[in-house]
Amino acid sequence: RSAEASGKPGRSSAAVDHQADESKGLIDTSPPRGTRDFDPQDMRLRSWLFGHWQDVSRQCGFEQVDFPVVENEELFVRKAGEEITSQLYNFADKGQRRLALRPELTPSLARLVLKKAKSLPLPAKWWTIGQCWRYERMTRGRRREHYQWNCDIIGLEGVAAEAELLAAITLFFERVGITPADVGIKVNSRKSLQAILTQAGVPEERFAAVCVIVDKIEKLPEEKVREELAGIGVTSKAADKILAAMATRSLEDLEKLLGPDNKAVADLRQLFTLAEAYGMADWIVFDASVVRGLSYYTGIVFEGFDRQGVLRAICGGGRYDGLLGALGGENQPMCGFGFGDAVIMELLQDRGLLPDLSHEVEDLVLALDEDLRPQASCIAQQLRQKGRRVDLVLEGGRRMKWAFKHAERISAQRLVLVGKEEWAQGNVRIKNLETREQEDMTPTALLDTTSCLGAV
Ligand SMILES: OCc1cccc(Br)n1
Repeated sequence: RSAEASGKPGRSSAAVDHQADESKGLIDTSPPRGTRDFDPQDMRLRSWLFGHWQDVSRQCGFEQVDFPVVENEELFVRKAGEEITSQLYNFADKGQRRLALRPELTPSLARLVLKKAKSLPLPAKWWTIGQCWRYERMTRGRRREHYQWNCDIIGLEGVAAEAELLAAITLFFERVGITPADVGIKVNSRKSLQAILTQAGVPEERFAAVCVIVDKIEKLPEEKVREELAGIGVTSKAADKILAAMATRSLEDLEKLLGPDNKAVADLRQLFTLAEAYGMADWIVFDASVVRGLSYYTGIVFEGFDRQGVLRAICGGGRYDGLLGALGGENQPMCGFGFGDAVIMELLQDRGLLPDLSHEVEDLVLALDEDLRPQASCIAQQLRQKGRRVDLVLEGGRRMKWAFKHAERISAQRLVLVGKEEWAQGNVRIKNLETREQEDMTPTALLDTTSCLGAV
């Protein structure tokens, strides 16, 4: 609105707009549709989850990396009919550049590998946590953002890499109290589909699109899946073979179907052998119907699932040896997984495994008299410099009764009271809220320094 419109001569439009905003009343305090706020309690839980992801990544020798949440749109444009690219959160910026909020982290990781090229010693093990976005019509009211933990191994051909990824995932589950009775990890290889398509004379370039279609076998009626396969030129005979392979119940059956020299069977056998060696065999189960929905997987694929069958996939990943080539670079063997923050928190909630995290402060420092604020501030800061987590009561006029209640609320261990009488005798009063003991202590005894004595 301009000044003229409001009839107020000569006022800047900004002032007028502000006035207009005031008349508009309270802004919408909800975050944008499909997004979340994290208040302190939510943030403590999120930090707890991310802390476990970080610890496991480090324990398994991965190095942390990060990328912009905004990428050039072209990084995610793929022609295989995936949901993740059809729901791209894309836009043109003020320079008319085509950008997108990343829907996943793997293409960014691939871009960084390409950027580093020969300067990256291989194999490399990278991990990251990042917020990922999709623009889904809110008809289903689903979220438009989530945080994902990713671990990736670059430059390793054999299934030792996939085994290491599974080891990181199972280590995480164990850390948070989830057992193989709660959760399993279905493992398969897309190389079995590749063999069938080759046998059936389906052109190689159809492979990715076939995988994206058959990934929907659990969600769509078989007829629909067959229709979509026919839609990309897969004969019904080839479709029969694909669906038969996906229905095999064991590695032995798969071997009967594909022959003893099939790479998928060999990879899976080796992966199960390594799983035994890692002590994680109880977590891993062969499932020929798992293909995952991302077009770029080329070999082993896997997904974590809740054995009660209530929740959506907990995590997922696999080998993607052709992604660098698809981005115009030189291929490297690559594999990795993504692990979202939403389903795992639902599972932990359902299993009663969410920790009770309160705001933890060790010392609460209170000036019982406003004249002693300098002394209280000095003591608080010195305690912090000694590594204590210290909250200093900033508002005046607080009394002991309030301080005890507040200390309870923030689970403080000690109440450090700076009062006139004690200070006059060179003391501060320490109340240990765990042992209920109380003692008067000189600042020197409390701090191993005399610096606060002169604080005036
Ligand atoms: O896993 C698919 C996906 C991608 C981005 C954001 C969200 Br919520 N979900």
